[in-house]
Amino acid sequence: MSMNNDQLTLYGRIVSSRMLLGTAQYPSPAILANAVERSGSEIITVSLRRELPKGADGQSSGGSFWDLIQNLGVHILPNTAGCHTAKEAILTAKMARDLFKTNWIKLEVIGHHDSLQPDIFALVEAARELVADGFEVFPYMTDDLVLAERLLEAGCKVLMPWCAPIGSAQGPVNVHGLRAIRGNFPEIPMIVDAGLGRPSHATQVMELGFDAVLLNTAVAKAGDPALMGEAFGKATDAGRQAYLAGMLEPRDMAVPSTPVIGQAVFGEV
Ligand SMILES: CC(=O)[C@@H](O)[C@H](O)COP(=O)(O)O
Repeated sequence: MSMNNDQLTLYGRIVSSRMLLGTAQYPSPAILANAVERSGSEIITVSLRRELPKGADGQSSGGSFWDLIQNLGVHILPNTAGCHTAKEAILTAKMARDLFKTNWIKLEVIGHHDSLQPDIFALVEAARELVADGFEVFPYMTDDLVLAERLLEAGCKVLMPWCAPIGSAQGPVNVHGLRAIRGNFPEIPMIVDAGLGRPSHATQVMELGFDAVLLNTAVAKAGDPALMGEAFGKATDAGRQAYLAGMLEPRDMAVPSTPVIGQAVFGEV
């Protein structure tokens, strides 16, 4: 599904798929595994405070979850979902590093109860400390230009602006903001994280020139998560291809698509 000659480099790791998938809220571990496989995702994000999928017996699957994700053969991006302070996020990141044996961390520091909007001050503080400690930080952030600058100064080499609140499925609510952040930092790998509800939302943000998308709820809560994972994978690739192909800008006036000079030819000449 992915275009092999159009790879993405994130902290030195090269991937072909531009869709990163979350692992929470699936009806079962088997369905999660199918969704990951059919989406083509090569990176999944896992929370230490995750909500455990139910096993076949309807009970929490516990340790089998860890076996399952390791068997998927994908790269793991641990996250600090559920943390509300820099201190808590830093501690969680360190525990994740020990558990998953990776320096990667998706840094979430939630600041607002209703919108789950990140606490941008604590985010920068935590990012600075984690980078100094050797982490490669993927910060979940709002689409704010000054925040982007501060996170880059703190040592982040990848940015993850939201497109809407986590789990809201609203899709890009501030296209202007996304365009601005993309345009101001053209060399920085940027992954749109959270709030995607439909495959067309993934296409839309990839058409804006973002490097990848990260989503969870829209796949996990779909009627058929594996099928939806595949749909998002294709939609992400379609948006990327359109971006690379170069799209027409909308025009105010009609422009004929067939020639207006010469004569129509009917019958024999
Ligand atoms: C899984 C994750 O890391 C979160 O950032 C979030 O859950 C993704 O957002 P959606 O669930 O809205 O796709």
